[in-house]
Amino acid sequence: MSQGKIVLMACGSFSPPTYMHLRMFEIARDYMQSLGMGTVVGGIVSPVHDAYGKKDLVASHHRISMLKLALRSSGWIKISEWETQQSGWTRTKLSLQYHQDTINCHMSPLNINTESPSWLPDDVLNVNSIDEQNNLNEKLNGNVGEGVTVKLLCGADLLESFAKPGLWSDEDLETIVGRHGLVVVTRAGSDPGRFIYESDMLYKYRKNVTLVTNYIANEVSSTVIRRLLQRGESAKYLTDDAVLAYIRQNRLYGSVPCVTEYNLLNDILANYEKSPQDVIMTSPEETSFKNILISIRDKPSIVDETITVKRAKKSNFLMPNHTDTISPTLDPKPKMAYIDKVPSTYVPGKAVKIVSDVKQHAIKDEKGGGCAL
Ligand SMILES: Nc1ncnc2c1ncn2[C@@H]1O[C@H](COP(=O)(O)OP(=O)(O)OP(=O)(O)O)[C@@H](O)[C@H]1O
Ligand SMILES: NC(=O)c1ccc[n+]([C@@H]2O[C@H](COP(=O)(O)O)[C@@H](O)[C@H]2O)c1
Repeated sequence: MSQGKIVLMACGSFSPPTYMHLRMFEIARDYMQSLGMGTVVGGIVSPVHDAYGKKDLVASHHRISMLKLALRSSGWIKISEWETQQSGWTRTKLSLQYHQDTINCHMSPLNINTESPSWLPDDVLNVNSIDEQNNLNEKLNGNVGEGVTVKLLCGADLLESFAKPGLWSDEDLETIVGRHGLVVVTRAGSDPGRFIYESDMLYKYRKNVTLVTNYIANEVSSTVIRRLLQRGESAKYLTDDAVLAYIRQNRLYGSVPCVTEYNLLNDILANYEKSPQDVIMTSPEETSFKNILISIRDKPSIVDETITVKRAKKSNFLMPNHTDTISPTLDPKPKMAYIDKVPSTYVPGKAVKIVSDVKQHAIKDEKGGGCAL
């Protein structure tokens, strides 16, 4: 039976966000829609307030920045900063209620001209045009209302935390499950079906609990990423490269900056969410620049990237000024490099190799005869 229009909301720390936090949304939406369980009109990630005080919970502005990077390509999952902006920690029941009430308020024709919060999923406002046949039938039968239901999307470990003494109040759980509903994604080592069976309250509302089997199991967690970073090991392919670059740049979770030239470039790119044309670099030498061409290489024989930066005429400093000189221009990502010094023998326009480490940046010309700085 269709449950009408649904927004999936995930609460949690997201310190840092992982690919699995994002996959959870995709898996749940596919499952619900393919079984005609409702129309998922959006997703919301609601990071918890700093006062939650969990171990390794970095400041909410960092967690929000990382979520923005991780979700920059999503067309339907938004980040709500509401919980982090409250004076202290908010119970999940209240957060679900707030988001549901606000969405339904914005859908009312009376509020059509009021400004929408940034976390409001785009399709919420187009919701009538994307109504599915299932919903229309249910509506005609009087089974579903006009409004949107915000459901709690979680992994099975969060469901199992319901049984921890003193963590959740019975009344809150009854409202969360009875009025909103749960969408639970399986996680290794958990048996959510049994957990529901063994809880009288969950069993009573089992129609409101959707269990989604994750057949493409991925046991990455924030803990795993933090551990790898603390040990100076690679966490690549467990979360977005831009998230990892952000972590290194801000020295979060005891991470240390890596030493490859690609990491240097990624760190720089992670700073730029705007289009290249919008970004003006601050530079002590903004006047009298000459173009020079730099090839960023991973291995000596392969040219991976070609970028253009500008060189100050009167000094040995190389700094990108405007990024509108980026080459190739078809690539949407801004590409730039910062190099402390160039050799005085450097000929503008000639390809160079950048070698970098934490303390110094060196530049070599094509024949390998450049000078280390
Ligand atoms: N691999 C996973 N499979 C299914 N659900 C997951 C997975 N990782 C996280 N989740 C879910 O994502 C939500 C947010 O969780 P949270 O921020 O606590 O992530 P976490 O990776 O479990 O964190 P930590 O490792 O710090 O405890 C929770 O509902 C959690 O159950
Ligand atoms: N009583 C409650 O409402 C209650 C209790 C425990 C955790 N939570 C929420 O569950 C999420 C748990 O996140 P973690 O898995 O990162 O601890 C957080 O968003 C937290 O606010 C809510």
